[in-house]
Amino acid sequence: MLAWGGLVHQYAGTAEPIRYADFALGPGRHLLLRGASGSGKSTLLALLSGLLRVQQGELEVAGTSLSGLSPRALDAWRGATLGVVPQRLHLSEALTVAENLALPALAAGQGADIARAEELLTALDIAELAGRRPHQLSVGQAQRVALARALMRRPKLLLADEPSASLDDEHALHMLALLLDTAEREGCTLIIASHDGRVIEALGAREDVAEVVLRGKLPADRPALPTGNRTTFWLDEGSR
Ligand SMILES: Nc1ncnc2c1ncn2[C@@H]1O[C@H](COP(=O)(O)OP(=O)(O)OP(=O)(O)O)[C@@H](O)[C@H]1O
Repeated sequence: MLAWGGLVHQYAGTAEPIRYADFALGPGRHLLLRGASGSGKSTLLALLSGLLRVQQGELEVAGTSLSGLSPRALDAWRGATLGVVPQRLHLSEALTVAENLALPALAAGQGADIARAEELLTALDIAELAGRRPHQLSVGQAQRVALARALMRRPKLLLADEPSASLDDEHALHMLALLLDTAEREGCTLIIASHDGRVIEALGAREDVAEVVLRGKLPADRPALPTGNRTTFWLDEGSR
């Protein structure tokens, strides 16, 4: 479902590349991606989403090798394969909930799938909110809408970036459970990027969640360290 090898990314104007130790996620498993600020989480998420092109190494996501795809092919692949719940939800204030859900299809040049929107709003228990605008929603309701929007095109991968940020304990754990339940029901692989201790603790108890920890400040000669279903990765900072 998800694997990379020899993956290296270097931003223009920087002295050293970011190197990711090899990794493969088995079928039926989800992934928690965590690491200190600057350790390369956002870069990895952007690579996995096809927002950054692979410069070096192999990256396979949902059966597709992203390494050789053109920007246009990456755009098409992303829309058909990936659902994203961003940290800032980016719901359009000018549109109702139902209209927000229609956006992914419209952006892909397709008609709005009203039946799919109704199905998701019902499954996420927010059917009565279809006519509201985002500012008329609670934080938790807005997150459900963003989750529904991410699922509109039946993605194979669901990516949630810091889903518990700005939520209290009860809502944070509820959101996590909702993401896991929804991923199971929809049959998609969940990738959560988080440095929230509540999320790390809750997911650490689950056998079906693998964990990648990016650590930017450790020596370069430390290899990947598999510990059960945990895998710790270090960025290669040998010459920094
Ligand atoms: N556009 C860019 N140009 C140059 N360097 C960048 C760029 N984006 C990120 N970097 C650098 O690449 C490294 C990894 O950054 P990245 O944003 O992936 O880390 P992160 O783990 O997501 O951090 P945070 O948790 O603070 O968002 C950092 O050293 C950062 O300064």
